[in-house]
Amino acid sequence: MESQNFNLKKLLPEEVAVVMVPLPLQGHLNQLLHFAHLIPSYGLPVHYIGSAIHNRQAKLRLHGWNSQSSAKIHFHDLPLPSYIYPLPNPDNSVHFPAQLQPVFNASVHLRQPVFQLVQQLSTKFRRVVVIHDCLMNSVVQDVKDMPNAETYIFMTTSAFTTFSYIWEGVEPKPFPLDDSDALNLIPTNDGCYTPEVLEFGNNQKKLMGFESGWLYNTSKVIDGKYIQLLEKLSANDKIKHYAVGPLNPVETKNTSEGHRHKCLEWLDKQEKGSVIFVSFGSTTSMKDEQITELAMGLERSAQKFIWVVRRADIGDVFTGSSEVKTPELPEGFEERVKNRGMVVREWAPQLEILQHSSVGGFMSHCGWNSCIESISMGVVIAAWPMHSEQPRNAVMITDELRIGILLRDWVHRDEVVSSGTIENVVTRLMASDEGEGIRKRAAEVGDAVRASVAKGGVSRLEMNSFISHITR
Ligand SMILES: O=c1ccn([C@@H]2O[C@H](COP(=O)(O)OP(=O)(O)O[C@H]3O[C@H](CO)[C@@H](O)[C@H](O)[C@H]3O)[C@@H](O)[C@H]2O)c(=O)[nH]1
Repeated sequence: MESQNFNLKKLLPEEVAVVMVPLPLQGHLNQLLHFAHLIPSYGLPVHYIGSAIHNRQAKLRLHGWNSQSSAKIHFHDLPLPSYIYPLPNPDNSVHFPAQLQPVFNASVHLRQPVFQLVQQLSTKFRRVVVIHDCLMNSVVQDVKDMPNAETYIFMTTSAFTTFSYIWEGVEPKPFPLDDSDALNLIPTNDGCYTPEVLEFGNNQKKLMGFESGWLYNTSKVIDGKYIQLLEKLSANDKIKHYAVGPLNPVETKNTSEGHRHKCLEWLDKQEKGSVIFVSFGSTTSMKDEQITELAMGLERSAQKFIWVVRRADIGDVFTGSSEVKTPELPEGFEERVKNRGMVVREWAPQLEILQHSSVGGFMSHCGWNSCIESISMGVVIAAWPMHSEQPRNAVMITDELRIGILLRDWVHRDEVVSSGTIENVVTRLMASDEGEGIRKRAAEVGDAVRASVAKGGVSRLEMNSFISHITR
């Protein structure tokens, strides 16, 4: 995304420093990295905070997208205490991977170093703009007392889902909602979080209020109504809202760093729209029993598929380490499906897969990155939410945007999803008139969303007005 003409007011871009404070977790880090990548084209220097290992990997990824930007992003290796990268616990009755807790604990240690960095920058720049993850409010607390610094919260999920959380906490309700609204279908938080994570999230919420604005990795094309509702809710707070997404790079040619993954070569040989991509993000895993049902469901559906089978996210692009346990697939499965299915056991090039013309559907846990990536590529979703805000994102996909089918109802989250259900949903999505209708809608939504980040599009204009605001 290149900058468009916009009126510079008082400050020159180089007089404003932007500091990015991500939560050190794959699904969050990458969004702020994508955002960081856009800022240098407006002339503002960016200071990006991470651990040495995260920053090294981030530099590699940036290099693949746009070397000009990467040269203008200053990476600060802050002393993040080492923590064990989260391993989801498949037998945990609460669906949130309990081992994410160390990431939250570790992030708390960033408060002092972040303060020192901002303080130092504030003596050199006329304004310091701190953009931080929505779960890092506690880390930037000290910034509120600095006269030439301001903070912006970066929401790592949709405006629909953000609004749903904020609305729950508002009493009395300041205005009525439409009865037919998809928001009414949102399930409760039961089973979404461990008590510790819920408490961490609630504490972060309590520390909001001194920020100057909220940024969203979404587009008004799909989330405009909820951005408006959020604006209505915060009308007295002078908080500004900017929907600048989707931030995932739509041009993905260089992201796989040199070599093309074998699954892309395989996709080249398949028919247009014939393959369903099955992958559940970076923080989920399944019981062996569930893996067996999924394998049988895919086999019985007779559809083509790519299935990413990983136990956990330690084999991710940031840490580069390998995984602990390889899940067992039913005996003979890979041999039986070898002509129409491919199992990937390592980190898959998801964006490139979703962008491939042979991919016609995505079975997803509805992490927001996966949703927005799929939406921008016009790919329909079989929604299988697992934890956190995913059940809400699933409602957005299936009932608000109507570009997917719900595969597992949150009410039945403790039950193993049968191969019959999986077969049924995959077939409906990939090979029925119903699926065709959903696919048509998803293609239209995808076109509109991509146009929103192109020159003159609504997200590009939001980005321009954000830059204009912070250089006022
Ligand atoms: O083999 C893989 C697996 C994942 N990804 C990428 O990793 C990201 C995964 O993000 P997401 O789909 O959001 O899933 P999680 O990693 O589970 O994300 C966490 O963070 C999200 C953003 O806050 C939340 O929406 C989720 O609920 C939370 O689990 C996406 O960009 C994928 O493209 C790959 O490229 N290859």
